Amino acid sequence: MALRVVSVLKRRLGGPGQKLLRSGNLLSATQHRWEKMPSSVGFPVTSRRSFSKTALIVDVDHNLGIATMKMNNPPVNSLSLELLTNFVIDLEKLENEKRCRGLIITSASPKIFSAGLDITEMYGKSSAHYAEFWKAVQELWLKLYMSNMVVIAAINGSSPAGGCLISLAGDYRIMADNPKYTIGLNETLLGIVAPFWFKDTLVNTIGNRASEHALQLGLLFSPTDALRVGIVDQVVPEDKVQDTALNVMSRWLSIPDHARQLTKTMMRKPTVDRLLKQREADIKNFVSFISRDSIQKSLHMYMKHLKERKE
Ligand SMILES: CCCCCCCC/C=C\C/C=C/C(=O)SCCNC(=O)CCNC(=O)[C@H](O)C(C)(C)COP(=O)(O)OP(=O)(O)OC[C@H]1O[C@@H](n2cnc3c(N)ncnc32)[C@H](O)[C@@H]1OP(=O)(O)O
Repeated sequence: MALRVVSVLKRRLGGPGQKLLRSGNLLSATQHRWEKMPSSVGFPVTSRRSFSKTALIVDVDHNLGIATMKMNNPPVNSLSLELLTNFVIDLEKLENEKRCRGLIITSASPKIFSAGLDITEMYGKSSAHYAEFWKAVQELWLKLYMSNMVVIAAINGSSPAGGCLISLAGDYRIMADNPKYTIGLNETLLGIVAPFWFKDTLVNTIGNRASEHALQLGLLFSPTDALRVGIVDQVVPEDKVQDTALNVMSRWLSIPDHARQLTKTMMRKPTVDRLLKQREADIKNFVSFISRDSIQKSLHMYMKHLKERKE
């Protein structure tokens, strides 16, 4: 199957996209190599590099120009300060790899894409810790939302709150068709409020009315409902998520990078600038909001409820 997908990738880049690239004199080293491949054979993986840190496994296929990043923070891929920090470091590395044009984000543990922000980072800690944590959350969103790479979320499990934000920060979302999985910004269910830039990212994806409805009720959508409302772009059988991501990637990579990147910047920069203009104030707001006794109590009760569900 992987070979078939690679053949599709080669065919795609040999088509109109390739012509566009040629006319703009924009062929990257990776694409040159693709062009030389005879179409009857699968693409041999001659250059593959992996780097794996605590909580993230990154695999870069230089021939395809695609990196796959698997969140690997058992049991639920909660976004701890450590995971957020490593995520940002690895994203920067990939961004600097000229030949890496696409990134697929997924989970190493099927069933949970990511449980969102690590709640234990948000209660019973110092103000300095909350500030550091929030800065890391901001940093990841800023880097991901404005990435020069094509970013595809291969959502192979549940994806509440911060997990949903990671998916929304990408360019395209493919979700596994399993009614047990849910996705959405469910902050209100925890007694907290989605920050304005989480909200903006959702509004940019599904529009104002649907966002207001989803945010006020803290809706967690099944894959079918997520597709209907537009939170995800495609729902596919569980075992087809990765291959579909590669296929979709080939379509996006057939567009000349500079044109696609400038378009992405044009669409997203106003949203990003809103946070950049008030980044420190946003950190202060978060620290003062999360430190409130009532909010600390809500988070504590929510964690207790999560644990009691199992008993
Ligand atoms: C005035 C305006 C001011 C603005 C201020 C802004 C403030 C906004 C602040 C923050 C925004 C918040 C964003 C978030 O992302 S909050 C996190 C939201 N996440 C969730 O609600 C998901 C909760 N988890 C689940 O629903 C489930 O765990 C699951 C569906 C992900 C997986 O279910 P299952 O496989 O059954 O696993 P368990 O429930 O048994 O969980 C295993 C284990 O993991 C712990 N855990 C789960 N989620 C989290 C988490 N997000 N953080 C930390 N720990 C988590 C769970 O408690 C279990 O622990 P154990 O009992 O010790 O094994």
